[in-house]
Amino acid sequence: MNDMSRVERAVEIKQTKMECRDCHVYYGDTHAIKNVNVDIEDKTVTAFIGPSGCGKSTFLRCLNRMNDTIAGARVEGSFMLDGEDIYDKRVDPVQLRAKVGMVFQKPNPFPKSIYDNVAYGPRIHGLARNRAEMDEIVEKALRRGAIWDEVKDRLDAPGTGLSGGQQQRLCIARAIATEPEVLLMDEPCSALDPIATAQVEELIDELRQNYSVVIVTHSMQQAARVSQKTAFFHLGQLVEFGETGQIFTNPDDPRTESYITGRIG
Ligand SMILES: Nc1ncnc2c1ncn2[C@@H]1O[C@H](COP(=O)(O)OP(=O)(O)OP(=O)(O)O)[C@@H](O)[C@H]1O
Repeated sequence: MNDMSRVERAVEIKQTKMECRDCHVYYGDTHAIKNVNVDIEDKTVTAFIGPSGCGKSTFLRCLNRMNDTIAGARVEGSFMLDGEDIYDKRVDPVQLRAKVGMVFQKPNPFPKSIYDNVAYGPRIHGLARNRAEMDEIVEKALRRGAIWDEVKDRLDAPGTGLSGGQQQRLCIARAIATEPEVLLMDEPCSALDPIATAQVEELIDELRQNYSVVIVTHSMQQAARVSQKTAFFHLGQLVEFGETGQIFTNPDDPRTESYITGRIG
């Protein structure tokens, strides 16, 4: 192997960002996640796919402790972010959610100006010392959210006045304003039209350069388009996890094959 190919191979190896082991989730008597083990790589888009009710959203919510907010939900197992246990008693869930941000199915801008939507998190976490620094943070997040050009002349207008696709990109900008390391997206395009979906998918591909992105999607085409890794869930179990290309062309498990060929789900 020459030096160049050694360098190229080294570049291909991604670091593990989150390591999840022996994970179980219960809602009362419902055992929603059953012994899931998965590594989420840095600077990679990981898609969670599977039939309705298989546990995709439940498992996604484990990654930033959003299940803590659901009465009756119980999470077991080990969830490490850069080697640190996110369920440790000393971890403040609010701080954790700044590091592991989330974008929801329906765009949910706050009833505030476009500027204040993005400045909200940085203000809470004291990331700016003055207005000039906050302006910089807001502009950078809106640029990374691929919406700056559309809103730069109306930062004081309400975020709720934007189109659905713009609102979702604003919510992505809001999530990345606190400089998260991981971005969780729960069906982020399900309320968007095809054009807005294409814009958000393009944005997800760009975000991968800086963040680890985990996306729940019902659309296998979307998973194939945006992700490098795919996890197939079925009845609360992680049936198969691997390179997206392999999962869609040559899955190991017959249940994965049935799902991607449309026979279950
Ligand atoms: N808040 C809750 N209380 C009780 N049970 C719940 C709750 N949320 C989810 N469940 C149950 O947990 C299981 C997994 O649900 P989850 O929403 O994680 O699946 P999903 O794969 O994301 O589904 P969908 O694709 O339909 O959104 C289902 O049986 C569901 O009914």
